[in-house]
Amino acid sequence: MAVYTEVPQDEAAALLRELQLGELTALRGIHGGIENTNYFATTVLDGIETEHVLTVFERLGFEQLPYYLRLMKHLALKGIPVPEPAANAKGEILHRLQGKPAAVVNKLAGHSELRPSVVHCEAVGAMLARMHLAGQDFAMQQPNLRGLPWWNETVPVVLPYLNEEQAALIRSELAYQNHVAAQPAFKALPQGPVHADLFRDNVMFDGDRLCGFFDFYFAGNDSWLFDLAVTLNDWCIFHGDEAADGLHDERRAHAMLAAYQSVRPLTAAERQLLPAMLRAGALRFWLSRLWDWHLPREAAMLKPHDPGHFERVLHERVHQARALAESLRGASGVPA
Ligand SMILES: Nc1ncnc2c1ncn2[C@@H]1O[C@H](COP(=O)(O)OP(=O)(O)O)[C@@H](O)[C@H]1O
Ligand SMILES: N[C@@H](CCOP(=O)(O)O)C(=O)O
Repeated sequence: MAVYTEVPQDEAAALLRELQLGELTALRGIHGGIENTNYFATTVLDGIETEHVLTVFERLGFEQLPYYLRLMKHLALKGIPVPEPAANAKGEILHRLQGKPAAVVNKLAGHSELRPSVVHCEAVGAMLARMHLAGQDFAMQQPNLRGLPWWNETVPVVLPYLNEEQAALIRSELAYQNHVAAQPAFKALPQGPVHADLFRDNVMFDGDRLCGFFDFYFAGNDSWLFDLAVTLNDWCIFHGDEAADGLHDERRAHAMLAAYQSVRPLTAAERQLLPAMLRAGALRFWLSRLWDWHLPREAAMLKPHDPGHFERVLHERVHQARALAESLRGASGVPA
Protein backbone atom coordinates (compact mmCIF):
# COMPACT_ATOMS: atom_id res chain seq x y z
CA MET A 1 0.00 0.00 0.00
CA ALA A 2 1.51 3.33 -0.98
CA VAL A 3 -1.38 5.53 -1.96
CA TYR A 4 -1.96 7.79 1.02
CA THR A 5 -3.35 10.67 -1.04
CA GLU A 6 -6.03 9.96 -3.66
CA VAL A 7 -5.37 12.15 -6.68
CA PRO A 8 -8.52 12.75 -8.76
CA GLN A 9 -8.08 11.81 -12.43
CA ASP A 10 -8.91 15.33 -13.66
CA GLU A 11 -6.32 16.93 -11.34
CA ALA A 12 -3.61 14.56 -12.55
CA ALA A 13 -4.65 15.13 -16.16
CA ALA A 14 -4.41 18.92 -15.76
CA LEU A 15 -0.89 18.66 -14.31
CA LEU A 16 0.31 16.31 -17.07
CA ARG A 17 -1.13 18.69 -19.68
CA GLU A 18 0.64 21.63 -18.02
CA LEU A 19 3.89 19.66 -18.25
CA GLN A 20 3.24 19.12 -21.98
CA LEU A 21 3.29 15.36 -21.52
CA GLY A 22 0.02 14.82 -23.40
CA GLU A 23 -3.43 13.48 -22.51
CA LEU A 24 -3.78 11.16 -19.53
CA THR A 25 -5.17 7.75 -20.55
CA ALA A 26 -4.51 5.72 -17.38
CA LEU A 27 -3.65 6.39 -13.74
CA ARG A 28 -2.75 3.43 -11.51
CA GLY A 29 -1.71 3.55 -7.84
CA ILE A 30 1.62 1.81 -7.14
CA HIS A 31 1.52 -0.63 -4.26
CA GLY A 32 5.29 -0.81 -3.61
CA GLY A 33 7.20 1.76 -1.53
CA ILE A 34 6.54 3.02 1.96
CA GLU A 35 7.26 6.74 1.98
CA ASN A 36 5.18 8.53 -0.64
CA THR A 37 2.06 8.23 -2.77
CA ASN A 38 3.07 6.96 -6.21
CA TYR A 39 1.04 6.46 -9.38
CA PHE A 40 1.97 5.20 -12.82
CA ALA A 41 0.43 7.58 -15.36
CA THR A 42 0.12 6.84 -19.08
CA THR A 43 -0.19 9.74 -21.51
CA VAL A 44 -0.52 10.01 -25.27
CA LEU A 45 1.20 12.80 -27.15
CA ASP A 46 1.16 12.96 -30.95
CA GLY A 47 -0.04 9.36 -31.01
CA ILE A 48 2.87 8.14 -28.86
CA GLU A 49 2.16 6.50 -25.51
CA THR A 50 4.53 7.29 -22.62
CA GLU A 51 4.67 6.10 -18.99
CA HIS A 52 5.42 8.42 -16.07
CA VAL A 53 5.56 8.20 -12.29
CA LEU A 54 3.53 10.77 -10.40
CA THR A 55 4.61 11.18 -6.77
CA VAL A 56 2.83 13.07 -4.01
CA PHE A 57 5.30 13.64 -1.18
CA GLU A 58 3.94 12.70 2.22
CA ARG A 59 6.93 13.33 4.47
CA LEU A 60 9.11 15.85 2.70
CA GLY A 61 8.22 19.53 2.51
CA PHE A 62 8.45 22.19 -0.19
CA GLU A 63 11.79 23.36 1.32
CA GLN A 64 13.70 20.06 0.98
CA LEU A 65 12.39 18.80 -2.34
CA PRO A 66 14.11 21.18 -4.78
CA TYR A 67 17.47 19.62 -3.79
CA TYR A 68 16.37 16.07 -4.69
CA LEU A 69 14.55 17.02 -7.87
CA ARG A 70 17.29 19.36 -9.14
CA LEU A 71 19.89 16.68 -8.38
CA MET A 72 17.96 14.13 -10.45
CA LYS A 73 17.69 16.65 -13.29
CA HIS A 74 21.42 17.44 -13.05
CA LEU A 75 22.40 13.76 -13.13
CA ALA A 76 19.98 12.95 -15.96
CA LEU A 77 21.43 15.79 -18.06
CA LYS A 78 24.89 14.29 -17.47
CA GLY A 79 23.77 10.94 -18.85
CA ILE A 80 23.27 9.07 -15.57
CA PRO A 81 20.14 6.90 -15.93
CA VAL A 82 17.89 8.45 -13.30
CA PRO A 83 14.27 9.63 -13.63
CA GLU A 84 14.09 13.18 -14.92
CA PRO A 85 11.52 15.50 -13.30
CA ALA A 86 9.21 17.13 -15.86
CA ALA A 87 9.12 20.94 -15.95
CA ASN A 88 6.25 23.29 -16.78
CA ALA A 89 6.61 26.25 -19.16
CA LYS A 90 8.24 28.28 -16.36
CA GLY A 91 10.88 25.58 -15.76
CA GLU A 92 9.33 24.56 -12.40
CA ILE A 93 9.75 20.87 -11.48
CA LEU A 94 8.09 20.91 -8.05
CA HIS A 95 4.29 20.99 -8.32
CA ARG A 96 1.28 20.82 -6.00
CA LEU A 97 -1.49 18.19 -5.89
CA GLN A 98 -4.14 18.00 -3.16
CA GLY A 99 -2.20 20.74 -1.35
CA LYS A 100 0.94 18.58 -1.14
CA PRO A 101 4.24 18.77 -3.03
CA ALA A 102 4.27 16.59 -6.15
CA ALA A 103 6.52 15.69 -9.09
CA VAL A 104 6.27 13.76 -12.34
CA VAL A 105 9.23 11.77 -13.65
CA ASN A 106 9.72 9.32 -16.50
CA LYS A 107 9.14 5.64 -15.71
CA LEU A 108 12.34 3.59 -15.89
CA ALA A 109 12.26 0.28 -17.73
CA GLY A 110 13.12 -2.98 -15.98
CA HIS A 111 12.54 -4.43 -12.53
CA SER A 112 14.36 -4.65 -9.21
CA GLU A 113 16.94 -7.44 -9.02
CA LEU A 114 16.43 -8.79 -5.51
CA ARG A 115 18.87 -11.69 -5.97
CA PRO A 116 21.79 -9.88 -7.59
CA SER A 117 24.68 -11.69 -9.23
CA VAL A 118 28.27 -10.53 -9.46
CA VAL A 119 27.39 -8.95 -12.82
CA HIS A 120 24.61 -6.84 -11.27
CA CYS A 121 26.94 -5.74 -8.47
CA GLU A 122 29.58 -4.70 -10.99
CA ALA A 123 27.04 -2.63 -12.93
CA VAL A 124 25.81 -0.89 -9.78
CA GLY A 125 29.36 -0.22 -8.53
CA ALA A 126 30.48 1.34 -11.80
CA MET A 127 27.31 3.44 -12.14
CA LEU A 128 27.56 4.62 -8.54
CA ALA A 129 31.07 5.92 -9.20
CA ARG A 130 29.87 7.61 -12.39
CA MET A 131 27.03 9.19 -10.45
CA HIS A 132 29.41 10.52 -7.79
CA LEU A 133 31.64 12.12 -10.41
CA ALA A 134 28.64 13.54 -12.30
CA GLY A 135 27.35 15.16 -9.10
CA GLN A 136 30.61 16.96 -8.34
CA ASP A 137 29.51 20.23 -9.90
CA PHE A 138 25.95 20.16 -8.59
CA ALA A 139 25.56 23.60 -7.04
CA MET A 140 22.95 23.00 -4.33
CA GLN A 141 23.86 21.80 -0.82
CA GLN A 142 21.70 19.87 1.63
CA PRO A 143 23.07 17.60 4.35
CA ASN A 144 22.24 13.92 4.55
CA LEU A 145 19.29 14.28 6.92
CA ARG A 146 19.88 10.71 8.16
CA GLY A 147 23.53 11.36 9.13
CA LEU A 148 25.39 11.40 12.47
CA PRO A 149 23.27 14.16 14.15
CA TRP A 150 20.16 12.09 13.41
CA TRP A 151 21.78 8.93 14.80
CA ASN A 152 22.65 10.82 18.00
CA GLU A 153 19.04 12.01 18.32
CA THR A 154 17.50 8.66 17.47
CA VAL A 155 19.48 6.26 19.67
CA PRO A 156 17.85 7.53 22.92
CA VAL A 157 14.42 7.24 21.26
CA VAL A 158 14.83 3.56 20.33
CA LEU A 159 16.82 2.42 23.40
CA PRO A 160 13.70 1.64 25.51
CA TYR A 161 12.69 -1.00 22.94
CA LEU A 162 16.01 -2.88 23.05
CA ASN A 163 17.30 -5.66 25.28
CA GLU A 164 20.55 -5.17 27.19
CA GLU A 165 22.78 -6.73 24.57
CA GLN A 166 21.24 -4.69 21.76
CA ALA A 167 21.43 -1.49 23.81
CA ALA A 168 25.11 -2.13 24.54
CA LEU A 169 25.84 -2.70 20.84
CA ILE A 170 24.01 0.42 19.71
CA ARG A 171 25.59 2.62 22.40
CA SER A 172 29.10 1.41 21.72
CA GLU A 173 28.64 1.76 17.96
CA LEU A 174 27.34 5.29 18.32
CA ALA A 175 30.32 6.21 20.52
CA TYR A 176 32.67 4.66 17.95
CA GLN A 177 31.05 6.56 15.06
CA ASN A 178 31.25 9.88 16.95
CA HIS A 179 34.93 9.15 17.61
CA VAL A 180 35.65 8.29 13.95
CA ALA A 181 33.74 11.33 12.66
CA ALA A 182 35.99 13.61 14.72
CA GLN A 183 39.17 12.34 13.01
CA PRO A 184 40.80 14.70 10.46
CA ALA A 185 41.07 11.87 7.87
CA PHE A 186 37.32 11.27 8.14
CA LYS A 187 36.48 14.96 7.77
CA ALA A 188 38.71 15.15 4.67
CA LEU A 189 36.97 12.28 2.82
CA PRO A 190 35.82 13.14 -0.72
CA GLN A 191 32.27 14.43 -0.57
CA GLY A 192 29.40 15.31 -2.84
CA PRO A 193 25.74 14.56 -3.42
CA VAL A 194 25.02 10.94 -2.49
CA HIS A 195 21.98 8.73 -3.00
CA ALA A 196 22.27 7.32 0.55
CA ASP A 197 19.61 4.59 0.02
CA LEU A 198 20.79 2.70 -3.06
CA PHE A 199 19.21 -0.61 -2.07
CA ARG A 200 18.25 -3.34 -4.54
CA ASP A 201 14.68 -2.05 -4.69
CA ASN A 202 15.85 1.37 -5.85
CA VAL A 203 17.63 0.13 -8.98
CA MET A 204 16.08 -1.19 -12.19
CA PHE A 205 17.60 -3.95 -14.32
CA ASP A 206 16.47 -5.57 -17.55
CA GLY A 207 18.37 -8.87 -17.40
CA ASP A 208 21.97 -7.79 -16.81
CA ARG A 209 21.41 -4.29 -18.21
CA LEU A 210 21.17 -1.55 -15.59
CA CYS A 211 18.22 0.69 -16.53
CA GLY A 212 18.52 3.23 -13.74
CA PHE A 213 18.70 4.40 -10.14
CA PHE A 214 15.64 5.99 -8.56
CA ASP A 215 14.17 7.15 -5.21
CA PHE A 216 16.56 9.99 -4.41
CA TYR A 217 14.53 11.21 -1.44
CA PHE A 218 17.17 10.35 1.17
CA ALA A 219 19.94 11.98 -0.91
CA GLY A 220 22.19 14.68 0.54
CA ASN A 221 25.74 15.92 0.69
CA ASP A 222 27.91 13.37 2.44
CA SER A 223 31.06 11.34 1.84
CA TRP A 224 31.06 9.18 -1.28
CA LEU A 225 32.40 6.39 0.90
CA PHE A 226 29.20 6.42 2.98
CA ASP A 227 27.15 5.91 -0.19
CA LEU A 228 29.38 3.03 -1.27
CA ALA A 229 29.13 1.44 2.19
CA VAL A 230 25.30 1.68 2.20
CA THR A 231 25.23 0.08 -1.24
CA LEU A 232 27.64 -2.74 -0.28
CA ASN A 233 25.57 -3.37 2.85
CA ASP A 234 22.52 -4.22 0.78
CA TRP A 235 23.82 -5.68 -2.51
CA CYS A 236 26.70 -7.73 -1.13
CA ILE A 237 25.06 -9.23 1.96
CA PHE A 238 23.05 -12.45 2.22
CA HIS A 239 19.34 -11.86 2.76
CA GLY A 240 16.17 -13.28 4.27
CA ASP A 241 15.60 -16.91 3.54
CA GLU A 242 19.31 -17.53 3.01
CA ALA A 243 20.74 -19.23 6.13
CA ALA A 244 23.52 -16.66 6.23
CA ASP A 245 21.19 -13.63 6.56
CA GLY A 246 23.25 -10.52 7.34
CA LEU A 247 26.61 -12.04 6.38
CA HIS A 248 29.05 -10.51 3.91
CA ASP A 249 29.35 -12.03 0.42
CA GLU A 250 32.98 -11.59 -0.57
CA ARG A 251 32.45 -12.39 -4.27
CA ARG A 252 29.80 -9.75 -4.81
CA ALA A 253 31.62 -7.18 -2.63
CA HIS A 254 34.87 -7.69 -4.51
CA ALA A 255 33.05 -7.27 -7.84
CA MET A 256 31.29 -4.08 -6.74
CA LEU A 257 34.42 -2.51 -5.30
CA ALA A 258 36.53 -3.36 -8.34
CA ALA A 259 33.90 -1.92 -10.70
CA TYR A 260 33.52 1.23 -8.60
CA GLN A 261 37.29 1.69 -8.60
CA SER A 262 37.56 1.15 -12.34
CA VAL A 263 35.74 4.50 -12.60
CA ARG A 264 36.92 6.26 -9.43
CA PRO A 265 39.74 4.64 -7.47
CA LEU A 266 39.37 5.00 -3.71
CA THR A 267 41.95 7.14 -1.93
CA ALA A 268 44.21 5.56 0.70
CA ALA A 269 42.11 7.20 3.45
CA GLU A 270 38.91 5.82 1.94
CA ARG A 271 40.33 2.31 1.82
CA GLN A 272 41.37 2.61 5.44
CA LEU A 273 38.02 3.97 6.57
CA LEU A 274 35.81 1.57 4.62
CA PRO A 275 35.40 -0.91 7.53
CA ALA A 276 34.27 1.93 9.82
CA MET A 277 31.91 3.23 7.15
CA LEU A 278 30.34 -0.20 6.63
CA ARG A 279 29.58 -0.14 10.35
CA ALA A 280 28.13 3.38 9.99
CA GLY A 281 25.87 2.28 7.13
CA ALA A 282 24.61 -0.68 9.16
CA LEU A 283 23.92 1.52 12.19
CA ARG A 284 22.03 4.07 10.07
CA PHE A 285 19.57 1.49 8.71
CA TRP A 286 19.25 -0.47 11.94
CA LEU A 287 18.19 2.80 13.57
CA SER A 288 15.67 3.82 10.92
CA ARG A 289 14.16 0.35 10.86
CA LEU A 290 13.90 0.30 14.68
CA TRP A 291 12.18 3.67 14.53
CA ASP A 292 9.72 2.55 11.83
CA TRP A 293 9.07 -0.72 13.65
CA HIS A 294 8.45 0.65 17.14
CA LEU A 295 7.16 4.14 16.32
CA PRO A 296 5.31 3.78 12.99
CA ARG A 297 3.91 6.93 11.44
CA GLU A 298 0.12 7.00 11.49
CA ALA A 299 -1.26 4.84 8.68
CA ALA A 300 2.09 5.13 7.00
CA MET A 301 3.27 1.59 6.49
CA LEU A 302 1.75 -1.74 5.83
CA LYS A 303 4.92 -3.72 6.40
CA PRO A 304 7.91 -2.13 8.11
CA HIS A 305 11.27 -3.64 7.20
CA ASP A 306 12.90 -6.09 9.61
CA PRO A 307 15.30 -4.25 11.98
CA GLY A 308 16.90 -7.58 12.99
CA HIS A 309 18.53 -7.84 9.57
CA PHE A 310 20.61 -4.71 10.13
CA GLU A 311 21.42 -5.74 13.68
CA ARG A 312 23.00 -8.84 12.12
CA VAL A 313 24.76 -6.73 9.46
CA LEU A 314 26.18 -4.46 12.18
CA HIS A 315 27.47 -7.49 14.15
CA GLU A 316 29.06 -8.76 10.94
CA ARG A 317 30.70 -5.43 10.14
CA VAL A 318 32.04 -4.96 13.69
CA HIS A 319 33.43 -8.49 13.64
CA GLN A 320 35.07 -7.94 10.22
CA ALA A 321 36.57 -4.59 11.24
CA ARG A 322 38.10 -6.14 14.38
CA ALA A 323 39.49 -9.08 12.42
CA LEU A 324 41.00 -6.69 9.88
CA ALA A 325 42.52 -4.48 12.58
CA GLU A 326 44.01 -7.54 14.25
CA SER A 327 45.49 -8.90 11.04
CA LEU A 328 46.98 -5.46 10.28
CA ARG A 329 48.50 -5.27 13.76
CA GLY A 330 49.89 -8.78 13.20
CA ALA A 331 51.35 -7.75 9.81
CA SER A 332 53.04 -4.70 11.32
CA GLY A 333 54.67 -6.78 14.02
CA VAL A 334 52.53 -5.29 16.80
CA PRO A 335 50.88 -8.12 18.76
CA ALA A 336 47.07 -8.29 18.18
N1 LIG B 1 10.96 6.35 -11.97
C1 LIG B 1 10.46 5.13 -11.74
N2 LIG B 1 10.43 4.24 -12.75
C2 LIG B 1 9.88 3.01 -12.58
N3 LIG B 1 9.31 2.61 -11.44
C3 LIG B 1 9.28 3.46 -10.41
C4 LIG B 1 9.87 4.76 -10.50
N4 LIG B 1 9.68 5.39 -9.32
C5 LIG B 1 9.02 4.53 -8.53
N5 LIG B 1 8.78 3.36 -9.18
C6 LIG B 1 8.04 2.19 -8.67
O1 LIG B 1 7.34 2.58 -7.51
C7 LIG B 1 7.72 1.79 -6.39
C8 LIG B 1 7.76 2.68 -5.15
O2 LIG B 1 8.72 3.72 -5.35
P1 LIG B 1 9.65 4.23 -4.17
O3 LIG B 1 10.34 5.44 -4.66
O4 LIG B 1 10.49 3.13 -3.62
O5 LIG B 1 8.56 4.62 -3.10
P2 LIG B 1 8.74 5.19 -1.66
O6 LIG B 1 9.72 6.33 -1.74
O7 LIG B 1 7.37 5.59 -1.30
O8 LIG B 1 9.27 4.10 -0.77
C9 LIG B 1 9.07 1.22 -6.76
O9 LIG B 1 9.32 0.01 -6.12
C10 LIG B 1 8.95 1.05 -8.27
O10 LIG B 1 8.28 -0.14 -8.58
N1 LIG C 1 15.87 1.23 2.09
C1 LIG C 1 15.44 1.45 3.45
C2 LIG C 1 14.07 2.03 3.59
C3 LIG C 1 13.71 3.15 2.62
O1 LIG C 1 12.58 2.73 1.87
P1 LIG C 1 12.40 3.06 0.30
O2 LIG C 1 11.25 2.19 -0.12
O3 LIG C 1 12.11 4.53 0.25
O4 LIG C 1 13.70 2.69 -0.39
C4 LIG C 1 15.47 0.13 4.26
O5 LIG C 1 15.48 -0.92 3.61
O6 LIG C 1 15.44 0.17 5.48
